[in-house]
Amino acid sequence: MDLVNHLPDRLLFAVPKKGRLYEKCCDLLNGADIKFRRSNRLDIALSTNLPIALIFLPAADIPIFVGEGNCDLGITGLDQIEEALMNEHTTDLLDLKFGSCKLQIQVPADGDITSPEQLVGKKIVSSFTRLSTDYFKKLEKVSEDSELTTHIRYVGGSVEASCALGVADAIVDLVESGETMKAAGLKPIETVLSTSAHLISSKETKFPELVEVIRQRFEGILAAKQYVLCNFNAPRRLLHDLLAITPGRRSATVSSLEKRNPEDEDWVALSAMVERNAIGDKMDQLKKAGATDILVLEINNCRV
Ligand SMILES: Nc1ncnc2c1ncn2[C@@H]1O[C@H](COP(=O)(O)OP(=O)(O)OP(=O)(O)O)[C@@H](O)[C@H]1O
Ligand SMILES: O=P(O)(O)OC[C@H]1O[C@H](OP(=O)(O)OP(=O)(O)O)[C@H](O)[C@@H]1O
Ligand SMILES: [Mg+2]
Repeated sequence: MDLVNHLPDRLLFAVPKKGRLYEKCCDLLNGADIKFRRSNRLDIALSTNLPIALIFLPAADIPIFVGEGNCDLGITGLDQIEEALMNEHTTDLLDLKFGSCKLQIQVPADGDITSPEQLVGKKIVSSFTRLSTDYFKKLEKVSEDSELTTHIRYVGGSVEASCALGVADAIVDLVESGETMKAAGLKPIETVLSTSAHLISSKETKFPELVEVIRQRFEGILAAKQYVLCNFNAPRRLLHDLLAITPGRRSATVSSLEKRNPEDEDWVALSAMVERNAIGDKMDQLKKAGATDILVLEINNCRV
């Protein structure tokens, strides 16, 4: 069935069908209020509130479908986008900041190989044969023995077993916690790529406005996670110093506080978005500079 012709009025949004990115993608769709019901393992789900059809696909196939214009939008790892050689055919809309890991060259921890140069001419196993080939082609060019060819072989999963099986001298695979690598008796000697999940779009999409709405919704969810809202009161004369501590994302909101008595000093209330990981320091600095009634509030969602 040709989905582009069958669902002409719907934006086709490719989402990983399972695996490491699946749950986080569902959370993101949920947070962006893209409602859908996926019946028992069905690979297409129509959104019930937006003209979107979600297409559940293997993460590795998503850059190809989006790059060739069969889907309008997709979420997958940067590693898959680069491996599929599709970054020229897709627009990278947003780093979604989950699914973070590194594509690393790994060798037996107890062996004598300590640098990638020693692997030129040897056997490498990976699910990322294109990225591995590109990497070793560059090394071969500068290698002392320019006749040497590195042998790169594809396996679809459980790549770490290849060294123990004697199939490979090294592997190129993803590492997050490092547990799988350690359990297989391997150690990293080089990072080929640092990756995370990205939102990509087709350059030929018929729905550029809806693509932008979805991008903005996702961006809002990421900002809501990254920031908290900091509210506090202070005498107006301290405003300049306090704004230097919490300038806000664009600018802080400043409002006047009602005076109880006409002779009271002018007071203001400030409200500013502050990076979540800096909030402890910022509260200390505000307190020291004379702010009071400092409140920190969670942001559930936002458009920035
Ligand atoms: N351990 C990990 N930690 C974080 N992100 C990861 C990890 N492994 C993979 N990813 C990211 O998720 C993407 C999809 O990997 P995933 O393992 O879900 O797919 P797969 O290997 O094709 O499927 P499966 O492992 O279910 O057979 C990767 O391309 C990478 O961007
Ligand atoms: O550093 P860690 O936290 O241990 O994660 C790394 C592992 O995660 C992925 O495997 P996955 O579980 O997807 O299995 P697969 O090899 O079959 O794809 C990746 O291929 C590594 O094997
Ligand atoms: Mg995997």
